[in-house]
Amino acid sequence: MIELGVNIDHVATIRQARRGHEPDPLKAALLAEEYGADAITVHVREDRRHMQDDDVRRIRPMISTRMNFECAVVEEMIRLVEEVKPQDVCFVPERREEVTTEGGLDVIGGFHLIAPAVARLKDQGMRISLFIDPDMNQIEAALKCGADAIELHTGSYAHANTATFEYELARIRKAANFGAAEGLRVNAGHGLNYDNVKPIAAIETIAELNIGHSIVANSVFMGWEAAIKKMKELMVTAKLEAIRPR
Ligand SMILES: CC(=O)[C@@H](O)[C@H](O)COP(=O)(O)O
Ligand SMILES: NCC(=O)COP(=O)(O)O
Repeated sequence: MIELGVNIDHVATIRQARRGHEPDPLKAALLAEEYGADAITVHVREDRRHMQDDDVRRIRPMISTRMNFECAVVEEMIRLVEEVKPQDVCFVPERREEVTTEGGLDVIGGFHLIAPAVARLKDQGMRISLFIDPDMNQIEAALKCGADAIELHTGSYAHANTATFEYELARIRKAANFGAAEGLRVNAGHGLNYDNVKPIAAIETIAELNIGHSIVANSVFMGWEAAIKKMKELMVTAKLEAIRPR
């Protein structure tokens, strides 16, 4: 079918607005699992603007699905990953000044750093994904790095207008099909919401979507349970419609 990784970063963003204790990302993670999340995605940024080291330390032993730990390819983060031991790790690019993750990882340019980091964590039993743009050359580099999975950055698709929508969707479909044919697990995410998720979820070779900001934003008005269930239902419906024999 298709899996939903609920990204809880922005639960922590609200908590960090007052540097207090609520809302607690651990509570968000446990409830997200109850409401249909297949994984809990967390991004510990180098500037610690939302998730904190102690959040991931507390969440990892308590959840019953799996933790998808997003981080930059830097020694400090790799050590935290080694301590926390998430099931999945997704290496992402990071710029301190960015509002959010602007593009995919340059696996070709950063090969000398990324390949050893992938091997180091794979040796410890973790499944390693690389967050990349839907670009064939980057997928080939991800394969050479030994990655188990790729996560296709859907930001350009999410920001597409009526003139560019089909082009951006086709790029993701082509990249997903290529990655899957080469034996990679293909995930996708960034900027997905109730209006744009179905065409991505309908791509048969995509195994998992990681979605955060829109779910957290909608939960303000409809509640955490309804916000997660609505996203999961849209994804599953889209996948079933895509695989139903015609
Ligand atoms: C890598 C990625 O796309 C997500 O982690 C997303 O960036 C959420 O975190 P930020 O909103 O801090 O970028
Ligand atoms: N990797 C993408 C992710 O985890 C969530 O991105 P967003 O839904 O918060 O834009």
